Amino acid sequence: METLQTPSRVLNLCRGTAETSVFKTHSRVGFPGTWQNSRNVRSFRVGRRCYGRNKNGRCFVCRSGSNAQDKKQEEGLVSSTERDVSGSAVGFQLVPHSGNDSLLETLETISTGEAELSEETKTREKKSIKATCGLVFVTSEASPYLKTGGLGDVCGSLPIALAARGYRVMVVMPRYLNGSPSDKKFSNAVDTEKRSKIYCFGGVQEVGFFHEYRAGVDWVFVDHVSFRRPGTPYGDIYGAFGDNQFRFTLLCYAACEAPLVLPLGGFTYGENCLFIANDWHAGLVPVLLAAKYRPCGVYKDARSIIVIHNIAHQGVEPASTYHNFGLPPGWYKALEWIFPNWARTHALDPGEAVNVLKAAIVTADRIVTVSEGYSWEITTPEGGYGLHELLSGRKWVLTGITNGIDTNEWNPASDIHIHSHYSVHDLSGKLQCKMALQKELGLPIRPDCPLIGFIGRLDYQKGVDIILSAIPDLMQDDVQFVMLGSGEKQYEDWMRHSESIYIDKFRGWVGFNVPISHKITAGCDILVMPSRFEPCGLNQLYAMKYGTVPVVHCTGGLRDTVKNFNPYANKGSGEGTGWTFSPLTTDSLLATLRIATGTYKDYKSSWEGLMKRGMERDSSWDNAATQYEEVFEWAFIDPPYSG
Ligand SMILES: Nc1ncnc2c1ncn2[C@@H]1O[C@H](COP(=O)(O)OP(=O)(O)O[C@H]2O[C@H](CO)[C@@H](O)[C@H](O)[C@H]2O)[C@@H](O)[C@H]1O
Repeated sequence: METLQTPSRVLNLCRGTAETSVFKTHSRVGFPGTWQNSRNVRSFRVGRRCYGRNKNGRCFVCRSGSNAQDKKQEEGLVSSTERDVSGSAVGFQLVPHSGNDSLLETLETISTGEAELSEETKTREKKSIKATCGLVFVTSEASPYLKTGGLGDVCGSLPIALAARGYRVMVVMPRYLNGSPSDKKFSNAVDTEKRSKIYCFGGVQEVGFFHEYRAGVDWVFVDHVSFRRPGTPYGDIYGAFGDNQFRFTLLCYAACEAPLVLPLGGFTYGENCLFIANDWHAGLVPVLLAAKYRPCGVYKDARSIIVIHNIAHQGVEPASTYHNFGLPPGWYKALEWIFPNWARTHALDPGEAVNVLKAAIVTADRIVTVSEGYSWEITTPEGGYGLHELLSGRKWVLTGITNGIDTNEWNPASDIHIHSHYSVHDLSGKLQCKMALQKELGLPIRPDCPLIGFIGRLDYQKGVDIILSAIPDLMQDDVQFVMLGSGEKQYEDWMRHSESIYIDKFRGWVGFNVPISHKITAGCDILVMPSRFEPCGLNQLYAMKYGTVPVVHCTGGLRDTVKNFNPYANKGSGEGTGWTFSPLTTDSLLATLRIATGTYKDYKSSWEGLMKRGMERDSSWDNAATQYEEVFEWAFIDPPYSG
């Protein structure tokens, strides 16, 4: 494991001054507060809100109306979230509790992590984390504001599920404006008029913050000129943007500032936060907490979790760009990355680089991946993309939690994008959806012909090359095949070309189109996913919810979520929700697809069983959110990472 040098103190911060941020902010940011000392508690009053430390130096936050209430706080009252009429959290109220349930006592237990925690203590901890700790998701995308893949789905729905469970939740992402109609998605967000100055890349950058309160979550959009340009969040027709390191560095700094400077619903989130950084774009957050904020006495009790949705993307740049991050020189080791010999460009290439995801793995308090299977795969040389040793060394803080799905958006009984609604109790609408899809795509309308679908990025991960090599054989069978995706040009061209060869059987929709993705999910009989690796995979979850039977490569989250069909189990009534195949070869894909289409044609009742078991499977966020809550608790048991 990496050892990191203790960083030097970079900025002197006067504790208890009007501003807790380590970066200068514009007007109306500071707290017109005063420090107060009393018997066991040192507190900082801002209007009716009180930030404080107890005798052991632990942080707390509460809202009080009078000195009498402050006294009650000392006497052992806990705080709970106070909400305005719209349900937005506007602060914390003191509420009475029984003798043992002291907030301060609980926080002490968390911080010292001393004795074995009893079940009762754990329950109390859970309550206190909810009441005192804001969750701050940091992400490069979140649906419906902007989505290019599964990261957007997860960051659009998990925060809502956690807010519904009582947390105060903020999501911080860029305010992308690309001059297309999608800009309208940000139109409900209002300018908070807060500005933060960020020192990085050898200069100073000013970012703004827009805010929308929706579904119980504070959605915060970071505004900067570099987020306003044509293309996707990551690139345009010419490829990836050359300044992505800069853009996502800004996002991370802004996300660290947001809880300190934005009075959302009237009150800032304050220092006692749990940051949930998603993928490399947000990976600098745990590093900034440890290298810049904690040495200045800010975020001392905050914790961070890095969630790995896809380890293949790590934010690697030449070592010479280290100074761009604005980090103290002593922290280079955290980001240092040496390419293996085989990956170097020439014999004299020392392979020296900086790697943001690697730094997040080193400095975050906990690591989460999006399925249990993938959490193991990334500790192997085959699945770890060079980070397996590091991850193996931190196995005890690594947890796999399978994603849930947004059952409001993905529900065949209410989906706004599909032709007919249906449910597990009445499947008739599914056939209507199939025929409507065939009609819309100009395929022969044949309810009896197995319709196979694929949705996803056209790239190496998704195994599109395996589909490509299977199609000539598969097209000899009585099947139809539809593909929706965008990505590598060679595959887009191949899809267009295949349409002209297999006129009555193949359709390829090049592009990113959410309504069409819903129509394909509802209209197909089979969804194929020959992914080389798949951290979780959402399309198979959507497919099962829509009675579309998945045929997937047996890897990562696909293996965890698709149960192989066994017609003989349960006294002949069958079990399983689809097929998993291995190895990942054209032959094995073809053989499995033929078993699936054969079952579809010749064993109608088995097929119905497959559909219904998939539809009844619980994919809601509830299960995953419970597991995330557990990880939140664990994150507070150990002291935060400090280098
Ligand atoms: N052309 C298109 N038009 C419309 N919609 C399209 C589309 N192409 C893809 N989508 C949608 O984008 C999402 C992609 O989900 P995946 O699970 O395949 O995620 P992805 O590989 O992007 O993300 C990573 O993160 C997620 C979330 O953790 C993991 O599930 C996954 O394994 C990991 O690789 C789905 O909602 C899908 O319908």
